[in-house]
Amino acid sequence: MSALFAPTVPRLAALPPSRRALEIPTSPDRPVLTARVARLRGAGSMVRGRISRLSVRDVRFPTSLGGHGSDAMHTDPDYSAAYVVIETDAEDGIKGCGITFTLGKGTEVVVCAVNALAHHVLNKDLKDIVGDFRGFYRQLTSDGQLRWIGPEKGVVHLATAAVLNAVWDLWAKQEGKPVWKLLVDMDPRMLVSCIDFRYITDVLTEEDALEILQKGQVAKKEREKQMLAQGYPAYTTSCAWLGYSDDTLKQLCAQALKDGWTRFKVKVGADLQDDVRRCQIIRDMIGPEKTLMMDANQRWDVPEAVEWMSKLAKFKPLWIEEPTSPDDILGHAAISKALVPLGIGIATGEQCHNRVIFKQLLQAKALQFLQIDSCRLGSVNENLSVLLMAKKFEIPVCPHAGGVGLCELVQHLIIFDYISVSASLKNRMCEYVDHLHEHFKYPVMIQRASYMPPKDPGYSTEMKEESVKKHQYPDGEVWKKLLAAQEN
Ligand SMILES: C[C@H](O)[C@@H](O)CC(=O)C(=O)O
Ligand SMILES: [Mg+2]
Repeated sequence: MSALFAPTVPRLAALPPSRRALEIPTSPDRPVLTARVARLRGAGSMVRGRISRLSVRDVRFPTSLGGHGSDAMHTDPDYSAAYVVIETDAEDGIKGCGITFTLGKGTEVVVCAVNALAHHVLNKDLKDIVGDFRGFYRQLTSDGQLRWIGPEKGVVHLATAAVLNAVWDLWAKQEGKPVWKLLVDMDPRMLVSCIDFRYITDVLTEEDALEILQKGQVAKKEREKQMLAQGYPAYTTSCAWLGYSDDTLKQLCAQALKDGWTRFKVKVGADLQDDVRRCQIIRDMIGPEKTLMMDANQRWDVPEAVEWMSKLAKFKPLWIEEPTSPDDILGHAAISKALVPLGIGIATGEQCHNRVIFKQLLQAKALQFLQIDSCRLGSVNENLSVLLMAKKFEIPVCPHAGGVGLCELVQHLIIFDYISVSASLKNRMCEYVDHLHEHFKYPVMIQRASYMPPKDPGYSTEMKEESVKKHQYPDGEVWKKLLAAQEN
C-alpha cells in the first residue's frame, strides 16, 4: 500500500476558492516571518530545497505473535507505523523520514490521512516551513476541511505527527545535527516561533515560554556534557507485558536486573488475582528498593481504579498509568486525590490528544507524572509546548516510548528537555522497550540503563529499506507468508 506523490500540486490560481484559502500564508505577520528566515540565514543555517516528493507506507511487525506489547486493553498489538519519506529538489540525497505509531489494523487509515495532508507540504521551500514553523503547523492542523475530522486529535493528528516528524528529520539532517542538538543550539526566540500557542495562552504565553527557555540557557553546556557522558535515565517495560507467562516474566526480569535495570513497569488491570500474583513475582525479584510502576491502559472506571489500586498499593508502585479514559481529566483528578495519600502518583499522556488535554490535566492537578508521546502530539512543535507547560507547573516529564520507533524519537525530546528546559532529573525517567530497534538505521543506544544521546544527524526516524520492504502490509514478504498461512 504505497502512495507516491509527484510534485504536481496545482498552482494557487488553478485551485478552487475553498482550496485557495489553504494556500494563503497563515502567518499574520509577514515582516516577522521574513525576520525569522533572515535569522535562520544569519545563524549559518544550511536549510535548502523545495519538497518535491512525499511517500507514505504501511509497515507492520507481527509482535502479537509473541505477546509483545500486550496490555489490559490492547491484547494483540502488531506494532506498526505509517512511514513517511519526504524528498527535496536540492539534489543532496538527503531525505526526511517520519513515523507515527499504530497497532496494526487502521494503519491504512493513517496512510490515507497523510495523503490528504500531502498537498500542504509539497512544493514548499523547507526554509519557508521552518522559518515560520508555527504558521506551517497551524496550516496543517487548520485545513478548513480536514480539521472537521480532528481537530488536532485522532487519525488526522497522528498523520500530522508523521509528516512533521519527517520535516524535523529533514531539517536536522540538513543542519548536520541530531534533533536534540538542533533544539539545544536553537535561539529561544526561534524555538518559541515553532510553537502554536492557540488554546494555551491562559497558562503559557509566548513571553512565559521565552522566559523559561532563557533561564534554561544557564549552565546548559554542563548539562549537555553530563548527558553525553552519562545519558538520560530510563526504565524498562519489556519484562512484564500482560500476555507474557510467569516464566517469561521471571526470565526477562532476571536478565534485566543483570543488565543493570533498576526501574520496571508492569501491566495490570485485566484480572486482580493475576495482578497480585505478577506484582508479587516482580517485587520479590527486584527487591523493596528498586522502582516499580504499573500501567492499566485505560481499563477502569474511576471508583474501580481507586479500589483496584488500593489492593495493589502494598507493592509500592511509584505510579499507576492510564487508570481510566485518557479524556477524563476530572476522573484522573479524583483518582489522584484518592491515591496520592497511598504514595501512588498518576501518570498519563500516551493517548492524550493534544496540548489542550495536557493543559487541563495540569490545571486540574490530575497527574504527578506527564508522559509526552513523540507520535501522538503534533511532532516536536506541540511537544515543545507541553514540555514548557510541565515546567511551569513543575510536573516531571517521563515520556512514553516503546512501540516501533518511539524510543528512537522521544530520546531527542527528553534530552533537550533536561538540557534546556527542566534542568532536573528528579523523579524523571524515559520509558524503554527492547523491541524492533534493529529495523532502524540509527537505533537507540542504551548504556547503564540510560539513553545515550544520539550523534547521527536527524530524528533517528529512518528505517532500513530492507525492513520496510519486508514488513510492508499486506504485500511485504513477512505478511504474504503470514496471510497465506492464515488462509490454510
Ligand atoms: C499497546 C502498547 O504496547 C502499550 O501497552 C504501551 C504502553 O502503554 C506503554 O508502553 O506504556
Ligand atoms: Mg502506557
